Amino acid sequence: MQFSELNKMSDLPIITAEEVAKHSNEDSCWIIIHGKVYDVTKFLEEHPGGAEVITQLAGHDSTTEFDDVGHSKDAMEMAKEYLIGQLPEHEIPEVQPAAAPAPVTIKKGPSAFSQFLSSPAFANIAIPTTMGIGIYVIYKCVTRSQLVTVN
Ligand code: HEM
Repeated sequence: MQFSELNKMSDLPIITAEEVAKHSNEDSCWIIIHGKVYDVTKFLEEHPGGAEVITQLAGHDSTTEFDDVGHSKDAMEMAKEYLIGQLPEHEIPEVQPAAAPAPVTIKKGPSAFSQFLSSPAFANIAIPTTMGIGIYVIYKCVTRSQLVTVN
C-alpha cells in the first residue's frame, strides 16, 4: 500500500498551508505529507531519525524528504496517529511522477565471430586448413606455369 493511499478520509478537517506554517517550531510542529497535515509535536522526541530533521521542516510540506528516507510501512502506520487534517484540494501539489528507472545497460559479450577467432578451433583447425589450401593453390599455380613454359 502506498503512503498516499493511507487515510483516504474525506471527512478530515481542512487545514490550509498558511495555517500549517504557523506551527513551525518544537512547541507546535505541524508538517504536510502527501497533502495530509500531521501534528508531530509529541512525536519529535520519539522519532527514530531524531527530532531535528522534523523540526527543520516544521510548518512545511515534507513529502519529498519523508519519501526520500524510504520510511517503512510501520512508520507510515505510525504517522496515522498524528494526522489532524488535510490541505484544501487546490493546495495539494501535483503528484510527482515516479522517477524514471535508470536505463539498464546491457553489457554485450564478444560477438560470435570474435569468439570464434579466439577459440582453439580457429587456431587448431581453421589456420592450418587455410594455410594448406593456400600452399596447394600456390603449388598448382607454380606447376601449371612450369608446364606452360615447357610447352
Ligand atoms: C509523521 C511523520 C513521521 C513518522 C511517523 C516517522 C517515523 C519514522 C520511523 C518509524 C523511522 C524508523 C525507520 C522506519 O521504520 O522507516 C524513521 C526514521 C527516519 N526518519 Fe522519520 N518519520 C516521520 C517524518 C519524517 C520526516 C518529515 C523526516 C525528514 C527528513 C524524517 C526523517 C527520518 C530519518 C532521517 C530517519 C532515519 C533513517 C535511518 O536511520 O535509516 N522522518 N522515521
